[in-house]
Amino acid sequence: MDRQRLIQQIKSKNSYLCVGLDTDHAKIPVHLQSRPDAIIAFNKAIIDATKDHCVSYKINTAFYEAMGLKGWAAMEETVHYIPDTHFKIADAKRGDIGNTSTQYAKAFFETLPFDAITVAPYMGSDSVRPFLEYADKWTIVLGLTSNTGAKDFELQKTGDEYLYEKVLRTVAGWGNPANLMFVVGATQASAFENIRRILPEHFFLVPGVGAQGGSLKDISEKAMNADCGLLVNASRAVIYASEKEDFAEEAGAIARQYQFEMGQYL
Ligand SMILES: O=C(O)c1cc(=O)[nH]c(=O)n1[C@@H]1O[C@H](COP(=O)(O)O)[C@@H](O)[C@H]1O
Repeated sequence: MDRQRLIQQIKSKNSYLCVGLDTDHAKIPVHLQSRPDAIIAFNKAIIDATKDHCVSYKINTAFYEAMGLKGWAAMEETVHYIPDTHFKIADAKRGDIGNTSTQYAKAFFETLPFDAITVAPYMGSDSVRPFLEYADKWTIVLGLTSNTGAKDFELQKTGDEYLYEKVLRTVAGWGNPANLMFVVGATQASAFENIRRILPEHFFLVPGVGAQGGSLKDISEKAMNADCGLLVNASRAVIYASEKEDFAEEAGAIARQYQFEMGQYL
């Protein structure tokens, strides 16, 4: 999906919500757990209930890889089930020497139909470039993450700037605002304005609202640009809104609430 189409989806839906499919067998409703197709049945119900309120889905591959072959199969079925109107993110946090990154890019962009993949920048330009070579696909590089460990490296000074600032400025030169996004954690409110100043045009993938306590209001008021420039992810707050038979209905209701609030900021 190209940038214009993504922006158009956001405008037509009045939403920049990305629903995170961090599907954990132990957390899905008990009545589904014994089914052999438990994960895919859960995901399909969540997608059906939330698709009118969001523009994107993020599949966190860890939750599927943890289940072995059947988890990978469920991931594959899930990504094919997501409507083409929605921006599909593989949250895989890959990045390795060039020829290995080329295989990761092939896995998620050719073998699987994802629009975007999350990538760690630590190994440098040759580890990121293979992802950027795909037309109409996106590389989402970790910028300032939502976790407390962000202070161990990202928030350390290197010269007169923070390491995350160096990452944003340097990586921005490897691609452009039509094929590169950055992860900015919703819990990092004090840095939003600075990050938007450094990168006025890029989209940010913003995880950390809901379960991690980040504020949708803060990120929206401080980091939105003329094209919106934000995809705000919520995983647990949406998909585990209820642990009963009404789980999909409740997930839809939470997604609708996010969409309503987002409509006020757009
Ligand atoms: O890359 C990510 O998506 C990510 C980066 C980050 O800094 N923090 C973060 O929470 N995430 C992911 O975003 C999702 C957040 O999930 P919830 O806290 O349940 O909404 C998880 O899939 C995390 O792996």
